[in-house]
Amino acid sequence: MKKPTVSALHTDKYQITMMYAHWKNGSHLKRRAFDLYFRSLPFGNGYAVFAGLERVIRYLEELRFTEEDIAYLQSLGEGLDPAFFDMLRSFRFNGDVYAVPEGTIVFPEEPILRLEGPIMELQLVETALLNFIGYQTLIATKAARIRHITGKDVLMEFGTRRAQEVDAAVWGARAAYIGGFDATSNTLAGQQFGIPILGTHAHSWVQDFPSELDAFRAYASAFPNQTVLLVDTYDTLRSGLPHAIKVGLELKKQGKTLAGIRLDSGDLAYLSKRARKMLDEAGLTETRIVASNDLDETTILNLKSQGAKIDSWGVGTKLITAFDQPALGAVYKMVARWENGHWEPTLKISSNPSKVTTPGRKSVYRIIDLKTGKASADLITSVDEKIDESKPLTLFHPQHTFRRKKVKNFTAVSLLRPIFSAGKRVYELPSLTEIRSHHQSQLSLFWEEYLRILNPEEYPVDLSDQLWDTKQKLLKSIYDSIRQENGS
Ligand SMILES: Nc1ncnc2c1ncn2[C@@H]1O[C@H](COP(=O)(O)OP(=O)(O)OP(=O)(O)O)[C@@H](O)[C@H]1O
Ligand SMILES: O=P(O)(O)OC[C@H]1O[C@H](OP(=O)(O)OP(=O)(O)O)[C@H](O)[C@@H]1O
Ligand SMILES: O=C(O)c1cccnc1
Repeated sequence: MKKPTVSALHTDKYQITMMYAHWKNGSHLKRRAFDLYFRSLPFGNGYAVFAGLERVIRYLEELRFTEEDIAYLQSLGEGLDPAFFDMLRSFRFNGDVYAVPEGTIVFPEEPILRLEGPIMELQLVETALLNFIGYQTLIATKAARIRHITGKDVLMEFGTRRAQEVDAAVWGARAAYIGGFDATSNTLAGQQFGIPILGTHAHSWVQDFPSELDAFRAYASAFPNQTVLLVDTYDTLRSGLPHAIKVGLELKKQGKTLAGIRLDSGDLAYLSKRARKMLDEAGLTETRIVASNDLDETTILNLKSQGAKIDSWGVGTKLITAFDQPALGAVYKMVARWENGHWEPTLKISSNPSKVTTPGRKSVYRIIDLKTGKASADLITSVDEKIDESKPLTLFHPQHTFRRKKVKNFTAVSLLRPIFSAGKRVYELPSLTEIRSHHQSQLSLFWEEYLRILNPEEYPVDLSDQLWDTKQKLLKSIYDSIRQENGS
């Protein structure tokens, strides 16, 4: 048996404990529905970019317990019934999955995945799904913020050395590419996903030669058509740039172009302006300026406002570690139980009203104004509801219900697509290029006030009347029965 890329044991112990208890109880095959969503937007951004689905699909397709996994669980000596382990030997994912495609712009509270299937299976996968989607969505969103302020500049993901281990580096590079980066320095990500790989050279290259000029000449002779020289090893303006220009002119004599120089320390605005002037005065107008050094969207925006002459940005640590918000806080909540031949909505109450879950199996629609082509709101409905596009639609804020707006002349685009049906994949995986362009076309659906990186407007995500009523009725019936039990 082929070993799954991600082990079935990549889960929290309590999932396996619940699987066992359900199995003992005879309830492990009962059909349930769960929603996966997040409660608030990362980085103060106005939207998130969904990523992680490909990893989820591969995981669910390969999911099984190997003999080693079973031996490990048995070795815990918890006295579990041996027949449970026999059942695990034939364990497969048999559920239905609906998800938004990767690259889609998504908002808090809306289900980005809905799973339906035997409770035992849906419990097991919770942890891994949150793990994949939380991280990749964060990185894609951070990348989109950086892309938003860099226009057509070249963006290179440089974070592998600072990432939280291998998977984060590789899947993070992919997420950054979905969010709008052009390339990664990670060769494995290039091989695995076909992401363009780019890079320059390190300070050690320069240090390894008797002089900086020797180092630059040797590098240029190895890569005459793609030489980018790192100019800050000793002194950017007095040594690095003059040497790079000398080598650039030597390349020019051979009919070649010095592709670029890289600045990696000091005042990047000042140094890039000086570098541009020196390069231009030497006639090296086509030589691009690359910058790196602890960059993020804020630094880059500042550098741009100072008139920095930077064409290409290498961004590492702050992107790949989601430095300013290291967790998305996605959640996975049970929303319905199949009982007596029908789906019964269920919810979880919290003392924090915004954490009360919305019951039932749901669809998510993006309401697009046909006149402007822009998104007006997202509407969450019950799966059995139909939206009548020929009639005006009244939308209201689910918490501040007095906030209402009427939309006419719209189309309602369903966001969730069928991914698995009874454990079989029914979704054709798009190529990474298709995912990236899907993300770009998603951006064009939104007004700039939702896309700006500082204090964006809150995009409306509303509940249908039917769903809102179901939630209120269920809340009331739960409170009524608690009161009855307590005799109050
Ligand atoms: N003109 C500028 N305006 C705002 N921030 C800048 C400007 N120039 C550089 N920065 C940023 O300031 C920080 C400088 O960090 P730091 O002082 O640690 O680096 P350094 O001393 O220049 O280089 P090294 O990496 O060698 O330590 C980096 O995040 C860099 O991107
Ligand atoms: O700054 P980041 O956004 O993380 O980008 C990656 C950094 O990695 C390299 O630094 P290196 O490992 O040589 O260390 P340094 O910090 O001393 O430059 C490179 O020169 C960048 O500065
Ligand atoms: O290619 C580069 O310049 C590079 C790659 C990774 C990290 N820092 C720089």
